[in-house]
Amino acid sequence: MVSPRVILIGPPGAGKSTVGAMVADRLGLPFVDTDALIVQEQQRSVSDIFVVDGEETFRRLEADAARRSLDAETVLALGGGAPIQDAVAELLAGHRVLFLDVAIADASGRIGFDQSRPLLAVNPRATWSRMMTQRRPAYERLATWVVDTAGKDVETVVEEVLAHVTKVDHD
Ligand SMILES: Nc1ncnc2c1ncn2[C@@H]1O[C@H](COP(=O)(O)OP(=O)(O)O)[C@@H](O)[C@H]1O
Ligand SMILES: O=C(O)C1=C[C@@H](OP(=O)(O)O)[C@@H](O)[C@H](O)C1
Ligand SMILES: [Mg+2]
Repeated sequence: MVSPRVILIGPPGAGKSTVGAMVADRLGLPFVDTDALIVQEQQRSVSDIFVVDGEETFRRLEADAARRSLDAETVLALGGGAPIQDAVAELLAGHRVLFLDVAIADASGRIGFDQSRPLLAVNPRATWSRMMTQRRPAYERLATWVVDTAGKDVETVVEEVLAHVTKVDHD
């Protein structure tokens, strides 16, 4: 069965979109990011969907985007909340799922204060930390591998992900 070479999960600021694109490039595979897919198909931003239609609508679009992205050989990055939905979590069974871990000390510098992540628009650090406490058990349960990104630059994380993917390719 054809499936993504690796699926990246983790909280906002873990580096899923950035690292995923670079890993895909190095592997010569297409990169798919569920957020980017939604933005492209809906012709509006994630924030716009949250504000105008609400989170429930975004989650439905996200689950649908994830479902349609699982039967192609790509590198796939999910939005941070996607695997927290039971419907998406169930889809991940049997796939290579890599949890990019990060703590607030590193994440806060990465997520900044722009409005591109609607869930973090108010009190971003406190909100991120609360969300991560709730979500961590799901990320850990779903992951077949974890890469801790704390204190590592993007290139180092990319190399670690590539090393893992190459290893499991040969196992
Ligand atoms: N290991 C890292 N070190 C420093 N900055 C990073 C790292 N990983 C990602 N970033 C930066 O953090 C920001 C958020 O990364 P992004 O890939 O959008 O994360 P995610 O998709 O997990 O929310 C981007 O500006 C990115 O360049
Ligand atoms: O954690 C979340 O619930 C979300 C994370 C975002 O993606 P990133 O994790 O790529 O920032 C994006 O899907 C949306 O803003 C909701
Ligand atoms: Mg992202």
